Amino acid sequence: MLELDDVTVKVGPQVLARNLSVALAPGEINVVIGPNGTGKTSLLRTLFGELQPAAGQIRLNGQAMPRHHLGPWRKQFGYMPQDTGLDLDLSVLEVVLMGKLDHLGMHVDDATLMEALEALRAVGLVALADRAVHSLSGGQRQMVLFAQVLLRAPRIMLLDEPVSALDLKHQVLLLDLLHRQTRKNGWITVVVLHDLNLAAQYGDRLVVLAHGTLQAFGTPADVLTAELVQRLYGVAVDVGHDRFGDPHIRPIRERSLHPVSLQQEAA
Ligand SMILES: Nc1ncnc2c1ncn2[C@@H]1O[C@H](COP(=O)(O)OP(=O)(O)OP(=O)(O)O)[C@@H](O)[C@H]1O
Repeated sequence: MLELDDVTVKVGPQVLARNLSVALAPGEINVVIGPNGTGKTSLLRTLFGELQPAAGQIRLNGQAMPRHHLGPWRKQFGYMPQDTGLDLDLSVLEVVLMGKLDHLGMHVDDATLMEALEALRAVGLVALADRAVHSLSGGQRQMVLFAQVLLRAPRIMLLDEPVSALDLKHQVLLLDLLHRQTRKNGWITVVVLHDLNLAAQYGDRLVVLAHGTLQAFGTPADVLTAELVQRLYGVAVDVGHDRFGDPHIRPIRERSLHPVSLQQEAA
């Protein structure tokens, strides 16, 4: 279990997270949702040890996160941050291999090379292995970074908006793969998504944040009510259910009278 126990995170006077307490189980996908600027990235950075809790504790299987010498703690994580430009003068394969940087010496052994190519095959990019990464599209770069964290074979997977640049096919490919590997390897997976319908489909649990505080934690069916979405985002929605019983969110859009008045003017 990855546990946050009354965790508060501050940078200077700014409180990024306040009194967070949740326990995240292996083999499950936890989707973090909430409005912009509400502390989702800060939560991931805190779990990775990039931000230190000002109060409270983080524990993995009962072991507290150390305050210093975070190398061994971080080795257990695969972290795919938001918006890494990848303007690097490296090949796609080299970027994927960076996932194993802390294990590699001057020489890359054949087994690691095969694993890296397998990760690229899994995301459908093996044909681009030798291409310069800066020459890829935004979506392709996102898939390369996903292949990089797959290669790390972590115990805990942190992904910050991993599908923000992906088309529908690649969103499903990445999230299906994440789901399969989370189940198979018993990963504790924490993923930030803005799309509430993807969150409902792929989340075993939702971690709902607003203003750095936990608003709800539970299954999509329990958490995703019209009332919560309205309160969180200030948007009225209809909540239905898809064929598998997962909640389906549909915003009630503004119905403009504009085209009618244009017709009237034209008449
Ligand atoms: N290093 C920092 N120093 C000061 N304030 C910060 C720092 N990092 C984040 N913040 C502030 O903390 C708040 C939460 O930021 P965070 O990036 O965690 O939000 P988010 O929920 O991931 O947002 P988004 O959905 O827009 O990506 C924001 O108001 C942000 O400006």
